[in-house]
Amino acid sequence: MPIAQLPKIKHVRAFTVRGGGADYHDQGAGHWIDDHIATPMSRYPEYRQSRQSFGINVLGTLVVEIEAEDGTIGFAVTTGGEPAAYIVEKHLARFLEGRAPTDYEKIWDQMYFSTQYYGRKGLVVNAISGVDLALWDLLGKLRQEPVYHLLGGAVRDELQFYATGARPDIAKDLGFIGGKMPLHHGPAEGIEGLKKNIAELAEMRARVGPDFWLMWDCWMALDVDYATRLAIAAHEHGLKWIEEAISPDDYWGYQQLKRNVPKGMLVTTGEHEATRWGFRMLLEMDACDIIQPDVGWCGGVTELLKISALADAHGKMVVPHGSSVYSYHFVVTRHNSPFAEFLMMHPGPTEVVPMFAPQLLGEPVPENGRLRASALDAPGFGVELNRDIAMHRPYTH
Ligand SMILES: C[C@H](O)[C@H](O)[C@@H](O)[C@@H](O)C(=O)O
Ligand SMILES: [Mg+2]
Repeated sequence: MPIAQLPKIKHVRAFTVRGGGADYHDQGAGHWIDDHIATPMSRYPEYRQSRQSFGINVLGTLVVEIEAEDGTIGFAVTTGGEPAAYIVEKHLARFLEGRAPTDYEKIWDQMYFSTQYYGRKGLVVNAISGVDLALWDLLGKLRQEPVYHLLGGAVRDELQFYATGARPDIAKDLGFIGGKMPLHHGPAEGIEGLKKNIAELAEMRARVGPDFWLMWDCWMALDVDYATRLAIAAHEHGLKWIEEAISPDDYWGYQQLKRNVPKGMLVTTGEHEATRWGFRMLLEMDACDIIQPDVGWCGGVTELLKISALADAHGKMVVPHGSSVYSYHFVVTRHNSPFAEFLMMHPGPTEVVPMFAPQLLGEPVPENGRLRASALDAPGFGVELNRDIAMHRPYTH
């Protein structure tokens, strides 16, 4: 029987979009996600109250479109904005146009190694991730199959979620299995800040009862000493994990922290880590219990498959950071990803709203903290680009 030939890739385009969506920190005033959250910049009082004050939303969203010769379009949404759009149009597009969409391994390899002299992590790997996700979306649309089928199929019937937001008590009522709160005070706010952090945790524990998971997202804000003191003080309030406590470059610090935290408390990190080589450091150094790659930042699905296999061999869980459908299609196919994150993008956050609004149409959201695998049953990642929003194509090739 002759092998089916898919149409080749005709064109790659990159757009920017402002407001919300993939750049979930680009929210209006009063949103919980920008309310005095501890960051590495909190040591400067003028940048302490708001992350937008130091430029967390400066890049904005990147939309990548890949069009096949038959007119089918795959797309993906991630962060990186205009500089990432430049990299996609002026550098990465050449490794796709005229190629078969099934050649994602070779395409990834060429994108990564051609940019290695100025890339390796951060913005460049964001751009590579956006292209890779758009390619998987295209492949699914051409084959008329959801991406999770292409990744090996579901290993369970439904996804279950914990919620990230400032109101785990409301997340509990909404059916989530746990709540991850932002840490509000960093080391520069001294012992008073540390006491306020513990008081917030204690109050939340009183509201949610003894069994609901409570976690802290520390967004790289701490040092090993502060994180250790915080973890020890938090233990009596049943903190399940301490996330991204210190700089993602400080693998040695994570290794130490994992040894220092009370028995039973988990150390998690990785949302700002990238590629199999970055995660190899965390895994081989036994620097954490759960890795949390963001599929839109770590290299895309093609790379996440490798990261995940490595984690599996080390007996570690992979619970990807945010990323909505781009994570869900992956998580449902892996035994070592037993649950998923849902980032609460409602300002309160008191309601479940789509994470990537307004860019995505048809984005499934958890109901009662769960999502049936069958909710992902549509070609590609199962979402459409909202063509009513203003998209800007700053560069062409
Ligand atoms: C709430 C956190 O500070 C981040 O904004 C969040 O996006 C991220 O770190 C997460 O784990 O969801
Ligand atoms: Mg986090």
